[in-house]
Parts: sequence; structure tokens; C-alpha cells
Amino acid sequence: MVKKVMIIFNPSSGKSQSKKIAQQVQDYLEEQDSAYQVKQMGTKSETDATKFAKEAAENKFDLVVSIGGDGTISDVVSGLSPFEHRPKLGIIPAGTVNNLARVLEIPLDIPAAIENLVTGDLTPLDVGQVNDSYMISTLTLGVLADAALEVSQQEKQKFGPFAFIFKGSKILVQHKHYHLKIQHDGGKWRGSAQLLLVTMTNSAGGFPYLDPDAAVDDGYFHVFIVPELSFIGSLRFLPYFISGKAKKIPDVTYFKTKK
Ligand SMILES: Nc1ncnc2c1ncn2[C@@H]1O[C@H](COP(=O)(O)OP(=O)(O)OP(=O)(O)O)[C@@H](O)[C@H]1O
Repeated sequence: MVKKVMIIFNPSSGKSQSKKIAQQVQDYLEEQDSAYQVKQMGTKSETDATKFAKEAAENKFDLVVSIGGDGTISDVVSGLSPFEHRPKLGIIPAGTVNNLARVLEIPLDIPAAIENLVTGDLTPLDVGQVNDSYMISTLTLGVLADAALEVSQQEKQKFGPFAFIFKGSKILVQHKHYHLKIQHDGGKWRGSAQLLLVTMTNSAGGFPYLDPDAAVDDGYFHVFIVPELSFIGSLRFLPYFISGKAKKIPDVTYFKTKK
């Protein structure tokens, strides 16, 4: 029986190797089994991966392989999520940080990740819905989001997750606050904060120590609210991050919620 595979690659991800990797994936799959019928789709704009994934779901593909980073996976998942028949998702970590691939313990070595498409086990993955969009990894408001906007692709390639820390420290000095009203399973939170971080996993931005109790399939949004964040204060946070106790940072509000 034919196994329909769509490879969605983002040529702007990571070190821009994804087109070449797409061909390697196709060659590998065709070598494994002549039943694989492979279609390669390269993104030309930010909306393409979602559009291609939607097309794969509509046409009952068996597997969609995302080649890129978390941004590309998120775009692909947004295209697949609304459908009842969803192709399986394969991930080749060709982005810069590859947070989700690290969480899922997908090999970061490309040939090993390609082999993993055939030999790896299927894992359920929580997908969060935000209005009409979907999230698979992290949603953030405040310092980190502002830093992400300021970090160029070249800086990400050169410094990895540390690029966000450099920019974030500069932005911290501006002391921008957001007034938030959050309704969650356990009640309401209302106040002013410099950082809101919502994760679906135990990790954000490639830092794996955020919340050791969180799992990719626990069905929860994990919410961290940081009211005040000074440069010196954030240095004080480091030991908490390193020891997996971010929830215990003084003044940080943490809760988990299903909606
Ligand atoms: N052809 C394109 N040109 C520019 N941007 C694109 C193109 N195709 C997709 N994008 C956008 O590029 C963004 C970043 O891609 P992605 O996250 O895969 O790479 P990355 O930033 O290098 O990796 P990571 O998220 O792991 O750090 C995506 O959100 C996507 O919408």
C-alpha cells in the first residue's frame, strides 16, 4: 500500500541546509520502502508551512515531515490540528535552537534524525489553542518576546539561546510592564508583570530546566508570571533555573491549567 509523505522544509531555518536535508529524507525513505510516495514542499513565506500541512491532511497523507526549527513545526501543527484525520508528524531538527526536538529526545544529528523517522516510536504531543492559532512549545509576552523580535537570524545562528539573553538584558533596563487578567482552572490572576511565559513542555528556548514536572502530553499549559525583573534580579534567578526550581523563584507566580 502506498504511504504518502509530505516533506515541508523551511529554507530560512537554522543554517539553511533544509533543502539538501529534504532530498536526504526522500532518498532514505525510498531506499527503505518502495511504497513511500514522497512530495517535497519548500516554504517561500511565513504562511506556507501551515498551508502545505493543511493540504496534506485534506489529501489523507500518512506522514508529514517538518524540516526546520520550532517555528516551522508550529506552522505545520497549525495546519494539521483542525483535522480529525491527521497525518503522523516527523521532525528533523534543522532550526537554530530546536527546543521541541530536544524535549522529545529526537537526535540532533541529522542522519540519526532521518533514521528515527522510520525506527522511532510515536509520541503523543499536547497542542495548545490560542484563538485560531496553535502552540506546541512556548508562548511569551514581555521581555523574551521583545528579545525574540530583536534577535536576527544571524545572531541566533552565532549565539544560539544566549542571543536571547543578551537582547533580553538590554530590554530589561526599559522596565516595560503589562497589565494582565488571567482566568485559569484555579481562579483568577490580575496584576502587572514584566514577563509571562506559557510552556507546553519542561523547556523553553533550549533551556531544559524550567519545570521538571511538566510533560509533553500532560494536557496542561504551564504558566509563569514574573512581576518584576531587574538585571541583577535575573542573575539571582539563575541557580533556580539550573536546579529546575523556576517555580520556586521568590515573587514568581506559577500555575498549571487546562485552559
Ligand atoms: N521562506 C521563508 N523565508 C523567511 N521566513 C520563513 C520562510 N519560511 C518560513 N519562514 C518563517 O521562519 C520562521 C523561523 O523558522 P524556524 O523556527 O523553523 O527556524 P529557526 O528560527 O532557525 O529555528 P528555532 O525555532 O529552532 O530556533 C518560522 O516561524 C516561519 O514562519
